[in-house]
Amino acid sequence: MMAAVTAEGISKQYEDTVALDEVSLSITEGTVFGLVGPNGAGKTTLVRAVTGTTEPDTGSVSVFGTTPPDVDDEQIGLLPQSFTPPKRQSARELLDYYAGLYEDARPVDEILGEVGLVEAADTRYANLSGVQQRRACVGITLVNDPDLLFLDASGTTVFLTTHYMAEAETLVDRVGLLADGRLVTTGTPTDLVDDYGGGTRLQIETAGQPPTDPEALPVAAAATETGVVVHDVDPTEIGSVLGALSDCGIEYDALSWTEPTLEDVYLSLTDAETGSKARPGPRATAGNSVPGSEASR
Ligand SMILES: Nc1ncnc2c1ncn2[C@@H]1O[C@H](COP(=O)(O)OP(=O)(O)OP(=O)(O)O)[C@@H](O)[C@H]1O
Repeated sequence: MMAAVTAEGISKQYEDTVALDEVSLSITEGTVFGLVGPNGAGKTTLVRAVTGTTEPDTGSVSVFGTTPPDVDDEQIGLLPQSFTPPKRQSARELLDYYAGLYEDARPVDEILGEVGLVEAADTRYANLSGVQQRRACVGITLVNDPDLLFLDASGTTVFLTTHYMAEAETLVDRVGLLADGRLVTTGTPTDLVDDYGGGTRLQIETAGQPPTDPEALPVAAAATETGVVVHDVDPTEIGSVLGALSDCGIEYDALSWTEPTLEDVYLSLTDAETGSKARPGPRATAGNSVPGSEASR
């Protein structure tokens, strides 16, 4: 399959700030690529470089084999983070307006159906719910039937930027982790979690004072502020771990068992490779946005 986007060694500096540091990536046509990194990691700068609204200092970008400023507008859809359409217009009027900007736009009714706004088509944007407003915005990006969409769609290559790790983990085929302008790694979320996520964690809050010398315990435990954490415990072994701790006089108040996530991957790779303590953004919460709406600007 052809690459929709190829970047080779792109760097961008603003005075003393290195926004992008030798970023190389390739996004296969028809896939969903998630770019994840905390605020200031360089996501917007990378999207701007790929969409041709900023020129990298070094390196090259190709979108469908063409240098970004020369890519046909009809091939790209972009939903900026800060985009707010006129609030007095209905979803249908908005789509009609944007469709009118293209010679070969898609039928508006078809798009209203795809984004689930058939019943609310004639409601003013201001009176739509938050989710419906984001759907209307996504609909606007679809009017020109783009081949590369900077957000979210099906049958199209999607470049989604987000600081929500959980969102990336569930939505994308491949993810790139960006920290301090460096693309730390790319891969499928599953492979990355397998390779770098570390094992499972059994987090135990002790009823009394946490043990002062966890290394002396009969299980491989590390101290936390409120107790101990034991890595690589199979769910079937939790009882025996608790039993061994109890034999040493350590009773638990609360416990949680978790599997590694993309967030663990991010922390382990950014700590290991850049020494950065950059933390990923908060996990996805129910808000007024569609999944993946932390869009590129
Ligand atoms: N026009 C500019 N002038 C100076 N510095 C800039 C400019 N644009 C970006 N930067 C800096 O470059 C770095 C990367 O910024 P960028 O906006 O690409 O990050 P981001 O990952 O998109 O962050 P956010 O999630 O907050 O949007 C930051 O340190 C930012 O302050």
